[in-house]
Amino acid sequence: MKRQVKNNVYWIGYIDWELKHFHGDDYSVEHGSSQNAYLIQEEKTVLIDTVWIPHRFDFIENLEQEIDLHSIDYIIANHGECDHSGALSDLMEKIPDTPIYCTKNAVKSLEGQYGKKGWNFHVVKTGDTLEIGNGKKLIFIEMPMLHWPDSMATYLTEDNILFSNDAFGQHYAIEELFNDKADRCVMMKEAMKYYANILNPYAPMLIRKLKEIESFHLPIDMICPSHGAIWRKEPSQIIEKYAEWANAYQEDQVTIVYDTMWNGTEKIAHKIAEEIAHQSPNTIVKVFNIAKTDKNDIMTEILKSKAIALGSPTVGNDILSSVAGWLAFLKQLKFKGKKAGAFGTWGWSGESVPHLKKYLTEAGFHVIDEEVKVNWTMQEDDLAQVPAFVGSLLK
Ligand SMILES: Cc1cc2nc3c(=O)[nH]c(=O)nc-3n(C[C@H](O)[C@H](O)[C@H](O)COP(=O)(O)O)c2cc1C
Repeated sequence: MKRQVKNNVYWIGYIDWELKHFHGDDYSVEHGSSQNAYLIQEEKTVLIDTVWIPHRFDFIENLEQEIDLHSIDYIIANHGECDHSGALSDLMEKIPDTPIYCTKNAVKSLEGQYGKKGWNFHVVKTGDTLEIGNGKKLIFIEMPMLHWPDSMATYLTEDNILFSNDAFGQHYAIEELFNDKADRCVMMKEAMKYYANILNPYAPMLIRKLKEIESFHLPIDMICPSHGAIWRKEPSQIIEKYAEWANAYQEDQVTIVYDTMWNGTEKIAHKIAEEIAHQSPNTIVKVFNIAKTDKNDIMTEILKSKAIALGSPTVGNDILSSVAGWLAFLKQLKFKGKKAGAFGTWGWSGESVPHLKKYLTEAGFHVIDEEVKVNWTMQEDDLAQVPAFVGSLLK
């Protein structure tokens, strides 16, 4: 069933309470999610986005209960990814001539996924408009790399709604739809997790885009993202948060991340945590074993951190593969302005700490010279390395 968002704008998506993983298994979902599509019924009828492929038949059935599909004048595809375009193929079989408004790159991503089916694409650029009657129009805003080259947002005049697609979204199931009805803690945690894990690599583009949108002087009364809660109350709050997060965000937090085989590296991790609490009692310290903690949740903590300490034992003249995999993800996320230090154990050759330093430097961290390097397991003598290591991390 469609649900009113504002005046003649309706939500017509899918709320997925059971979703546990997204992007395959690459993004963990703790509080469900939704795929938000929107229907605008002015003199013209407009459909903005659809839903993920598994829900396409439910979506089309719902839509048919609300409107005659042939009454859809325009389809807006803000983003080609299959969680928003998943119902397009089946929908277009029923209404093959309906114009689809999207970016040039979305034509490529849609045809790349669904094949060249001769859909009636209308390519739009930033500033292009589409009259929809009753004195209202849509204004298109390209959002390249937020988070695909094909992404765009659509603004509805008079109602002053920004349909932002993935930007400002959260994987968060909320039956009541709106942010003023949400569990604020969960919603903001999920918004930050989405930003840290999906959008942070594109922070410079995001900062430029936020400034550009500001320069348009469009009043924004509501932001309707494609996942999670609609920002009805004070929508500027999430724009302000994005501006903060994208500007090398940090809190007074140090995050310690490690993996271990026989607990030697774990002992070092906890000694470092104790020393941080001793040297800087107000600093928040969090300790995570990579093998036991969700990687997306750790990355949200990394976004909040001013410094990180990363530990691994030496294995096969290198680091544990779990730590190597985690580092590959860390590098992708392109965090800025954060310090890092390396620690670890060794038996006979001891490469883990120098290798960790090299990998952390490649991931864009300011790596401190000090280290905590322990042969086999921590002895009384080894403790002497910890204060200087922590002092340098906190400096
Ligand atoms: C499979 C395996 C491979 C290892 N390879 C190396 C190595 O190449 N060089 C080295 O110095 N130590 C090596 N070690 C020794 C570990 O670094 C050492 O046992 C260390 O104390 C383990 O730390 P942990 O207690 O944090 O797991 C290896 C140990 C294991 C079990």
